[in-house]
Amino acid sequence: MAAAKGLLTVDLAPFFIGDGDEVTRAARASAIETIVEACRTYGFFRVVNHGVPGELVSRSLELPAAFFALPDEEKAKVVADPDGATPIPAGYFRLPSHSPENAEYLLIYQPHLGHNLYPANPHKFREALDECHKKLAKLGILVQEILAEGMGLPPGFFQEYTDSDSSFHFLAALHYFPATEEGGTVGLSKHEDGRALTFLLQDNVGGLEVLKDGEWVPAEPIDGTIIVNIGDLIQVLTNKKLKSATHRVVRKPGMHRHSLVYFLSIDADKWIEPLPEFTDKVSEPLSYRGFRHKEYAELRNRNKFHPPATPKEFYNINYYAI
Ligand SMILES: O=C(O)CCC(=O)C(=O)O
Ligand SMILES: [Fe+2]
Repeated sequence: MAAAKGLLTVDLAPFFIGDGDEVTRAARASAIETIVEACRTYGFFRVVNHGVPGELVSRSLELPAAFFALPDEEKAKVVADPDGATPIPAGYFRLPSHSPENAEYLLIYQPHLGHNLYPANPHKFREALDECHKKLAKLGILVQEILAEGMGLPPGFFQEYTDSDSSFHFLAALHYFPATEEGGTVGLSKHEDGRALTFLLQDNVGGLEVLKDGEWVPAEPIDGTIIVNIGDLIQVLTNKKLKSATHRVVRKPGMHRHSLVYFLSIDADKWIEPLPEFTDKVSEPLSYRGFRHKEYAELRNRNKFHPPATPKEFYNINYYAI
């Protein structure tokens, strides 16, 4: 474990060793403690030895970058029907020109659900991204187990919420255009992630920043690491014990940036409210009223797909705050 530019780095190697001896168990306990502490304070941390091979990470960033460099008519071939079966359409999307954010992305849901549109070019795009999905899903399970143990919840607790085909976990391959004088530097405006957990792979350009005690802390690229953060749904379940931190992406002049983000979500029909373990059982007041996950997901979609949203129309988790 080491502090690098604000975000803690946690070594997950001890979790990949079979039963493990006393030393391994102690290393696991220490990693769990560090992760929970990072989630209580920052809401963000990094992991190394996470089980996603470095060469797969490289391919999974390079292939989308090659796709985004294709002419618009090629990219248009993977634009999905907006009324499809998923909460956000799979496939390619370019943010509208009046949006302050200057990025394009391609969404990929869990491969077995059959929702995806894959570009035929570059070759082997699908193979790499589907493999990445699987590896990140495994890492997702591990992080859920770490958080359950660290928060005093039973094993498998979070998977009761997340392990369903109606959770719509997805990968977003993102391309941010270089900053320009007229277009400014906003890549993604400040926001909190609306799902359960987020896992981020990025190229070496940088630009992701996390708000901590009123200051923007850079979450810079470090080879071999994956950045993990808590989303709103875990913040609500834990009654704000774990933090869904505000973050943003700042674009740099002359630099195209690529990232790959895995959003681990929760079954659309699940009822989300602070758990008794963090409220009644410890005599703490509820920070949020309960809601159905799909209702919140729909509110969040309005922010994205019906811009321009005035600040008043912008929905985030405070909508349910008590
Ligand atoms: O591209 C990044 O570094 C972060 C993306 C992000 O915050 C998001 O998609 O919610
Ligand atoms: Fe985000």
